[in-house]
Amino acid sequence: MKINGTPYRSVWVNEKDGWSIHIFDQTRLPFSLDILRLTTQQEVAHAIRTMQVRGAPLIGAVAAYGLALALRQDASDAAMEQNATMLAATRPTAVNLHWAIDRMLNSLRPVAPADRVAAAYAEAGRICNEDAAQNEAIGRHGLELIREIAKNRPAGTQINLLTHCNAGWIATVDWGTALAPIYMAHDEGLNVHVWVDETRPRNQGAALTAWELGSHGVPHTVIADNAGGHLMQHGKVDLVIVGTDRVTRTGDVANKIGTYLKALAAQDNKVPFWVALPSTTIDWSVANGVTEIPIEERAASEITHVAGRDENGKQTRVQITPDGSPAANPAFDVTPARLVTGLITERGVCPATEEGLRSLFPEQ
Ligand SMILES: CSC[C@H]1O[C@H](OP(=O)(O)O)[C@H](O)[C@@H]1O
Repeated sequence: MKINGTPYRSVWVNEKDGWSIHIFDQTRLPFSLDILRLTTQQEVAHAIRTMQVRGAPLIGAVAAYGLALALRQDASDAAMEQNATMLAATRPTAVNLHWAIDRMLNSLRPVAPADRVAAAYAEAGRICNEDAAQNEAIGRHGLELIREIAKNRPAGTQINLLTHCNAGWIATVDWGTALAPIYMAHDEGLNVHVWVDETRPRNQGAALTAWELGSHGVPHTVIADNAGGHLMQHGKVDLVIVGTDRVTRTGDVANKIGTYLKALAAQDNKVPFWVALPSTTIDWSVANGVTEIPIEERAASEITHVAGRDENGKQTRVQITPDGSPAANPAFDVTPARLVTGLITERGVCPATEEGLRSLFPEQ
């Protein structure tokens, strides 16, 4: 996507040296656009753990380059396996991370150590190109859902969408998943407006989705996470569309904490609840998301403190809870398939069922 007219992806090889990796420091957005240069697998792991880089498909792509950086230091079998394991362990819920590392290992194991660095950069580059293409296709398929709503309305009527967390281009290599259809609808002139869940505790919606949509000129309104049900109850939401970190073969959806509650409100108010994902987010080995998907527990400090910019324009963090109050911070929840209207993938849309997914991915 473009920032001030300049096209960007969310990860790229530094053109000056041909090997270090550039990402945006997402903990500095929306107030500062800082590009981080990563030169070691340790720096990549730190960036993923601290969420300087985040978003299921993107952490997979960045971890793939992290393995390429590791191979520059030591391309032996033992080091490659050890570094792959370390990178895969940086965050537990997004299956794309594990998929990307497995794909890199499967492509590199047969390669002679002396040739592994070049092969790793090539494979990581393919992962990035495929993600961008998949998300663009998700955009085209999701656009049809928005067009369908518009077709049944007087021309120009505002179409109100709600999204949770950030599943935009900055959460992927490019285009995004949940936001891709919205960008395409806006660009073709449909009158779309987005209710943006702030998405406590890290506020990916308030800080990242609002920044993305504002940068692209998409009308949006930031809301408290707890406001979504009220807006649906009052007919102000036509469609909920979110991203995901892992979808089971039966259609259960792991996504940012709070998604499940949004799905419950959507069902109660008969609002379509769609989930956008590339096939790299499907975990075919898992049937029951609630019992089998590992939910990341993050630091209590993400609950007790909030990041922002003070009145002097300085980025800071402030404490919002009493000293000594314990805090719990599950970072994801699982929405059962029965609450999901459908899945939007790069091969089209389908019901949130095993039959639906296998109709699109019969090779699995
Ligand atoms: C396109 S995947 C976006 C997905 O990832 C986010 O998690 P995090 O910000 O913790 O990396 C969130 O669950 C989004 O829906």
